[in-house]
Amino acid sequence: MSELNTEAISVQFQGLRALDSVDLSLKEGEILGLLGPNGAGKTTLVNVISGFQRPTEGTVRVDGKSVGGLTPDALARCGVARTFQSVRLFRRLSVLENVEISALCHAKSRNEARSTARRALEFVGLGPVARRLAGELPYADERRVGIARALALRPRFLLLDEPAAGMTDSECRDLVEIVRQLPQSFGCAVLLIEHNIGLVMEVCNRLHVLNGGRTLADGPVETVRNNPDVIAAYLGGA
Ligand SMILES: Nc1ncnc2c1ncn2[C@@H]1O[C@H](COP(=O)(O)OP(=O)(O)OP(=O)(O)O)[C@@H](O)[C@H]1O
Repeated sequence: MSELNTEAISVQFQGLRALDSVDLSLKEGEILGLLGPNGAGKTTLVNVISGFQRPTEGTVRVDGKSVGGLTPDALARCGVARTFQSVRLFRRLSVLENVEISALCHAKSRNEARSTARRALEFVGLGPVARRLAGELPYADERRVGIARALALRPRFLLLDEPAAGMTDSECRDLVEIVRQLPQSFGCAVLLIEHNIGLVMEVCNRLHVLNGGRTLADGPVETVRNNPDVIAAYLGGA
């Protein structure tokens, strides 16, 4: 079974220990929620896993093999892709071209990249606007392009950093369906950072909670949501 692991990952930013010995696993077919209050270290952990931040200590493994020190594009070729809180599209290119650029990572031809990009766009519901300029898209659609762009890398492990940020309730409901179908439709495991607890509870199989850079809890959704430490640190009455 395909698996991504972090082993004792620590990140020190000058005087701040943003992550302190974090062990996390993401297994084939699952949707894992990565939760924690602001500043808990969630994005830093995703940055480490995706090669944007070198850990001070610890190792990231894909299928048991260390991928420490690999660049983001090398990691993408190993099957690790991510989205960003800020999407940053090429606004003067079409929606399709924005996704096609990612697809070129694996594709042997422009045609193959185009069909991978089309499939990713259809999946996130943006097939009908593929020819539009990316700069003309409404905000929620920009965020969906961000997901399509990551999917075009054909990941086995997809890291979603707050995909629902700034979306309306109805846009969030559409997103729930997209995220839920990812493992089956694209064969990728999903690590989901999301402050929208309703969305997290609906789609995740398991939760990993960080607080102050350390793991506070890890386990099935129902167990973690009833954990008194988690309730005190983060969930409140959710
Ligand atoms: N490049 C950096 N240099 C210095 N400190 C940083 C850097 N990146 C993050 N931090 C700090 O590390 C801590 C963890 O930040 P991180 O963004 O990982 O938290 P988070 O859980 O993703 O928070 P949020 O939910 O607000 O996005 C914070 O205190 C943050 O200010």
